[in-house]
Amino acid sequence: MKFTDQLAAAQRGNDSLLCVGLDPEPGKFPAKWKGDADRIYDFCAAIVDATKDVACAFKPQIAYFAGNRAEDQLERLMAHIKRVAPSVPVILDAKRGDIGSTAEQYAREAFERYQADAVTLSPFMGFDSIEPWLRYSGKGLILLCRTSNPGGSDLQARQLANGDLLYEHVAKLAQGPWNTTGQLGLVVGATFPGEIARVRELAPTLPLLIPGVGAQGGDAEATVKAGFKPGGTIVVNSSRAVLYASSGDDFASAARAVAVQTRAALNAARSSYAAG
Ligand SMILES: O=C(O)c1cc(=O)[nH]c(=O)n1[C@@H]1O[C@H](COP(=O)(O)O)[C@@H](O)[C@H]1O
Repeated sequence: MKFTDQLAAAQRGNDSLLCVGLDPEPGKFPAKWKGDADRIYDFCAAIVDATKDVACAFKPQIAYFAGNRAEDQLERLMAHIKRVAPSVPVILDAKRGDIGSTAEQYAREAFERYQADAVTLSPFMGFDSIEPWLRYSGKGLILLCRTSNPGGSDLQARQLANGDLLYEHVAKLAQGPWNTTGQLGLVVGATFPGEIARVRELAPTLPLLIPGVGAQGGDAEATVKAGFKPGGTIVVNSSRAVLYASSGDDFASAARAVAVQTRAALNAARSSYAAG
């Protein structure tokens, strides 16, 4: 099934716009596992089990696994998600971008080794760095556009000779000439609702991955208002606020409670939008 169809089905099935980000930091694990990188799989699997009927996607961030020499645990986690939540797509957050021959290897890593349904990519190296990924038909390719961090403005808000800001240009390319196969989406930070609205205007049909609610302070309601449109969905990611809702043995039930609360806030904003 295509990523966009999987996502639409999961959003309907779990009545959710919430993506649960899997950014495991052993130093923040509950006391019984604290500091133990061998428990990354156990921790993330418990979060998946507790939120699999609340999330429309999961987003493991590859650095948290690679940095802890835990790629094998990421493979096991991907297999676990496919087993217990087969209808919830997985976005591998890898932010890759490189020349074609290297991009081919990165694409093998994401889609063959880890079996991801979608991946985050940097568009900075241009279309030929995206092309190898397009050969994996139906997989989602989500390009960084207007990122959530303050330094995102350093380059993304620069004005080009044609008057567009760089992130606006990326949005236009992704909606238009680069989207030869319909696989592209865009990353826009929840910390910049004005820019989310502008990206939605320029890219009316692309799925927007919107990180930055929760720990980075982005507002759920403003995010939905700016980004959600019928025919143009959003996937709103929260990682730390869900994962580390409690540092006790109740961490999984606490994560679930925050996920349920966040889903409700997003849904309330979506219904008020639909009501006009
Ligand atoms: O591509 C991303 O997911 C991403 C893009 C962006 O602009 N900002 C951003 O925070 N992210 C990722 O989204 C997650 C945010 O985590 P929390 O701030 O803990 O919710 C991290 O995994 C980041 O790497």
